[in-house]
Amino acid sequence: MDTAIELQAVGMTRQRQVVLHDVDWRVEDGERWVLLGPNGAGKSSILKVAATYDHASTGTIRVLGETLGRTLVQDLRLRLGYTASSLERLMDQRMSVREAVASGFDAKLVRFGSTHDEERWAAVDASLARVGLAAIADRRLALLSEGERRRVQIARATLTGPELLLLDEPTAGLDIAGREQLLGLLEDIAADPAVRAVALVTHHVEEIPRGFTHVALVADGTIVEAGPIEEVLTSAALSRAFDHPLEVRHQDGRFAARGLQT
Ligand SMILES: Nc1ncnc2c1ncn2[C@@H]1O[C@H](COP(=O)(O)OP(=O)(O)OP(=O)(O)O)[C@@H](O)[C@H]1O
Repeated sequence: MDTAIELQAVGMTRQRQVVLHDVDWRVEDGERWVLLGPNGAGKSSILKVAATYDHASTGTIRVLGETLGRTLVQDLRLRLGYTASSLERLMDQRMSVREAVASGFDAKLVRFGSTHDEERWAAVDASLARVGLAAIADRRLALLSEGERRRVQIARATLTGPELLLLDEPTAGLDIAGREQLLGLLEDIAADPAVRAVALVTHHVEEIPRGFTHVALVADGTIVEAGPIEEVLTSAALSRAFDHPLEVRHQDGRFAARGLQT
């Protein structure tokens, strides 16, 4: 089995603050990971360095067989799909939904260069239909609701059939129905054998889609526990990671957590 992501002793320091330290993480082909932990723990930073959109200060990062620092990131970005609010904010809000999704062809945040490639526009429309956005394909990004924005990002990230999908809080800001619809979409993605690996960041165990196999608990800038979801996602481990007494329940492939009285 090939390894999709490998982080060894990764550290990141920004403005003298330790954002990440001693991060070791290995994602094998076929695995679907959740990065779970409290606010400010370092989840987004871990995903961002794995997605090549930020640099580690120390350590080694291998993604899809390439060692970061020794490969052209733009080539690697074409092989992975990444969604994050930080990326979303950088997009030109005057772009239409179709244009924003098409920007995934060259993994850039501006309008896709070729405007006359019918086959590619057909792929954009298929991707939009998959996430239920066909009806608003010509609407400007600036006008979209939170739920629509999340869907645009998923459509963009999955446009070219990437080998690796890295999704940072894909269900953030959605209402319950919107969240459940998007989770259904993520369950389909998790079940797609063409996707070598998926990693998803969330604060909420309720937002773990069915079919996810592994969890990394992140706290204080590092991964404190990692492994198969059934083994690692226990009440005791979650309580340690969030520094609060929590109870986790598991039913029909989904999880729920609630605080315990102290
Ligand atoms: N460029 C930076 N400069 C200074 N501090 C940073 C920088 N990037 C991240 N941090 C800090 O590092 C910590 C980890 O941030 P990160 O966004 O990775 O956490 P997170 O677990 O994703 O948090 P949240 O769940 O709130 O989104 C935070 O305290 C954040 O303020």
